[in-house]
Amino acid sequence: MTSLTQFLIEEQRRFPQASGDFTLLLNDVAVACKAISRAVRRGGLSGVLGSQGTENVQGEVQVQLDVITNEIFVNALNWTGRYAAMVSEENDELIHITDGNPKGEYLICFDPLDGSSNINVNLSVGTIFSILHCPQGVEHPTEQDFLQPGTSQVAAGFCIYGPATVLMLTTGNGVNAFTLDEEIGEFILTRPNVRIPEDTAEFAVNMSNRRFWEPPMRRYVDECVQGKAGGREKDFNMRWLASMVAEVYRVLTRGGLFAYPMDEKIRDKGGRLRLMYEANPMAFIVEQAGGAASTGYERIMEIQPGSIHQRVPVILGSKNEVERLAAYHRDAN
Ligand SMILES: O=P(O)(O)OC[C@H]1O[C@](O)(COP(=O)(O)O)[C@@H](O)[C@@H]1O
Ligand SMILES: [Mg+2]
Ligand SMILES: [Mg+2]
Repeated sequence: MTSLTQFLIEEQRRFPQASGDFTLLLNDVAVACKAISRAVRRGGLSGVLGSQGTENVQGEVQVQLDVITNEIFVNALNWTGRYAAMVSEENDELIHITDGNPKGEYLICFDPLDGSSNINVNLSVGTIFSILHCPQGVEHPTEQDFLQPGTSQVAAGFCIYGPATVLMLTTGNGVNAFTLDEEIGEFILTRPNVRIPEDTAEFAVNMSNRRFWEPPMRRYVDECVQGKAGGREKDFNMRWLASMVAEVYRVLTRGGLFAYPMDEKIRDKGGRLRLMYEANPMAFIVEQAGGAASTGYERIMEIQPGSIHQRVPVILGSKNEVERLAAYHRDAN
């Protein structure tokens, strides 16, 4: 049996000059995920399932747990000297470490509760995070310091609160999954070296947006739906949970293609999903597991961010299907 703590210490040993701060930072993130898991699991018992009656910076209605889980994440990390600043899907501005607390050398981007529209219907939700280096010599990080492409991520992960709570983590050396053993309060390595099959016969997309999609996306999905009767040599199955963490977890388990593509009604926003809190961390994990992640036009991790709340189209999963769809985008131009 290998616990997350043991795993992280073993990883740290590969870098003899490491200070240990990175290990401790990931440990704090794991503690935040355990606390969020507990808050989510209490469901209606804590009377916090309703809407908050407010909107976040993205203009989306916040549910009470969006706000509560955001606070849990911030508080779990704030005491440490291991991060310099954070940005959250739920906060307009940067979150700085409280004055007087020591400052660390990492920047953190996070979505405290992904798929939160599912909370009231008791389906899987999760927390997504991405860790970057704070540029050297920067005392007071600004938004500009966060605007690094996904290829600069030091680590990324997500924790899914489903039938089991599972933490999926990459530090750029493959992907490993840890299941929370609630009896002993530890994440235990349950899926070492997660790999995504290169081929798949399953896709996930919100079909109600079909009429707003660009032609390459319509072509791809129409062919899947036609199955053997069309140009593809197989029948496809479809899933849509409206919870990216659950969707990506499925892709990391049995393959598949997940897409929230560009569509006409969200074009002025740039897309649906957020680059820094959703697209980049998931792209890093998926690539590290042998899959691919693209906007249709470019590799997600190579996008130079223009702002912390930037949105982008996302197509990720089994490599051969993502490449096929990217080729359709090239053909269309
Ligand atoms: O409701 P739609 O349009 O299908 O969108 C679903 C998508 O929105 C998200 O819920 C966005 O994340 P948040 O819940 O953090 O805002 C994704 O998890 C999911 O893929
Ligand atoms: Mg989200
Ligand atoms: Mg969210």
